[in-house]
Formats: sequence, C-alpha cells, structure tokens
Amino acid sequence: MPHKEPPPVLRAEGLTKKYGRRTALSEVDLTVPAGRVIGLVGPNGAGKSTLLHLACGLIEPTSGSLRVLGSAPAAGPSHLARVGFVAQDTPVYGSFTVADHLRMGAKLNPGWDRALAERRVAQAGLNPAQRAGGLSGGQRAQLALTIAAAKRPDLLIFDEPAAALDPLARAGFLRNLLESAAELGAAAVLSSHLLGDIERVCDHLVVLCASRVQVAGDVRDVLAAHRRLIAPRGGLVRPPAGVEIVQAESAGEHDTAVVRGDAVPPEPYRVEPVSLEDIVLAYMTRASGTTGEGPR
Ligand SMILES: Nc1ncnc2c1ncn2[C@@H]1O[C@H](COP(=O)(O)OP(=O)(O)OP(=O)(O)O)[C@@H](O)[C@H]1O
Repeated sequence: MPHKEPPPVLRAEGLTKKYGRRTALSEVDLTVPAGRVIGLVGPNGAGKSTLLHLACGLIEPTSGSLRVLGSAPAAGPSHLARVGFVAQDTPVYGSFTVADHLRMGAKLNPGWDRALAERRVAQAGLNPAQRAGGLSGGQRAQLALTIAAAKRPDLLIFDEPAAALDPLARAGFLRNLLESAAELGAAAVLSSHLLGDIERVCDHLVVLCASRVQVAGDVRDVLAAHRRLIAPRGGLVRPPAGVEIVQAESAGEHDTAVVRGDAVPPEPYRVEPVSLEDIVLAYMTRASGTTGEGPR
C-alpha cells in the first residue's frame, strides 16, 4: 500500500481575522508540514496570538479557512484531544497543588498519560504537594507544559510561554518542550520574540509581521535562500537579475542588502552568508516600513 503523507499541521488559505475595524491577520496563506518544531516570530501586535487562538478554535476567522491536522480547528472532542495548548501567561489554578492539576488533567482527558505526567513533574523538580500559586514562573511553565503533553496530543501549541523566564529557566523549559515533542512524536508551534530561542529549538520558521506571513519554510531552506549582497554605493538602486531585495541600506561607500534568490551576481557585487536573525530582522524592518534611507 502506498505510504500516506500526514496532513499539514496548519494550512491557512486567505485567513483573515478582524477585531472590529482592526485587522489582526490579513489574507494569510500558509502550509506547515507535519513533524516539525515551528517557530512563529514577529513583533508585538503582528498577529501571532490571533493565529494560535484560531488554531485552537478559541476564536473564529472573519474570512478564509484554517485546517489543523487536516480538520477544522476544535472540530470535536477527538480533535480537541489531539491539540495541547499552553497560553501566553501559562495559566494554572493558584490554590490547587501540582498533584491536583494532574488529577484534574486525568479526569478531563481520556488519553491522559499518568506515567508521563508524573515523570515530567519529577524531572522538572516540582513538588506534587506544592500549591501552584507558590510556583515560580519557570515552574508554572513546566507544569503547564506537563499538562499539555500528558494529553498525548499530536500538536503542541505554545504562545510565548518562556518570554518572562530568566535564561536558565527558559533553557530548561525549551529542553522539556523538545523532549516532550520528541517523546510524543508531536509537532510543536512556539511563538516568541526571542530569536535565539527559535534558532535553538525550531526547524521550521514562520515570520509574521503586520498581519501577514513574510516568509515561511524549513530553517535550512530559509537560510539557503537568503544572502547579503554588497555593492558599491548606488549599485542596488536597480537590483541584478534573479535577486529580490528584502531590505537594503547604505553605509559609507557601500549599499548592502539582505536578498532572496539563487542568482550570484558578478563583480562588483559581493555575496556573504546571513544568519537567521539577519533574515528575520530584514523582513521585520521591511514590514514596519522603516527601511531607513535605503540605497541611493
Ligand atoms: N480581543 C481583541 N480585541 C481587539 N483587538 C485585538 C484583540 N486581540 C488582538 N487584537 C489586536 O490584533 C492585533 C494582533 O494582536 P495579537 O495579540 O494577535 O499579536 P501578537 O503578535 O500576539 O502580539 P504580542 O507579541 O504583543 O503578543 C493587534 O493590533 C492587537 O491589538
């Protein structure tokens, strides 16, 4: 029998969400393949939480469509069980103990993996008798991740879960996140402002700015498709054939630009590799409309 490809984790077509007159997502087309750890990056107000809330079925699109694991978001109890969500402020019940949270998780989720939950709690160094209200931010995030993972979902969704954590707590959380996704064989979507975190744990990138997807793809493909082009001043006013300028600026004798495309222009152009951070910043700068003076 031919091997059947799993459906994309997320597939958006013309996805638009408006809050009153404010557009949070505008005509987003996006396909995220299965089996990835996906980094969703973008500045404040870019629409990241909106996209993740749509994926969890917490809100409805204004127009367009979104499929999650091949179905409408939150299509029914069995689909809800396939998605684990950790919201932005990693909410927990302050007066409940860690053990109470696990008991509640077991009652509410038919596929609850008690052994996994207890092992993760022990690995994170959480005391089962501790009330959640007394946990540190890092411990709370670990508890929220444990509860999401013990459902044994096919997709874990995290909305900036580590933003408020110190670097050590963040590293511990991200390690736990990766281990959980690998153990479950689940995809994970992680929104973050912290490019270093995204670079460390994600193999697929979605850059969302100004309500639109600017670039998306496997990290190694995104890196391979971009480079820095350096030209004598004025040399980028008209870019060479086969090169799309993402964002350009002039400094001293030279124009430099982050560009997309395979073409390698001849002398006097020079080409250098770019980091993921360079690429993301170039798209963010372009989308913000503050591209500086640009080459002249
Ligand atoms: N419930 C709401 N009512 C009105 N406007 C909203 C609502 N939620 C989000 N918005 C607006 O939609 C836009 C996108 O917001 P969203 O929270 O999705 O962005 P974000 O990328 O997650 O931002 P951040 O990184 O600051 O969390 C913003 O302009 C925001 O003000």
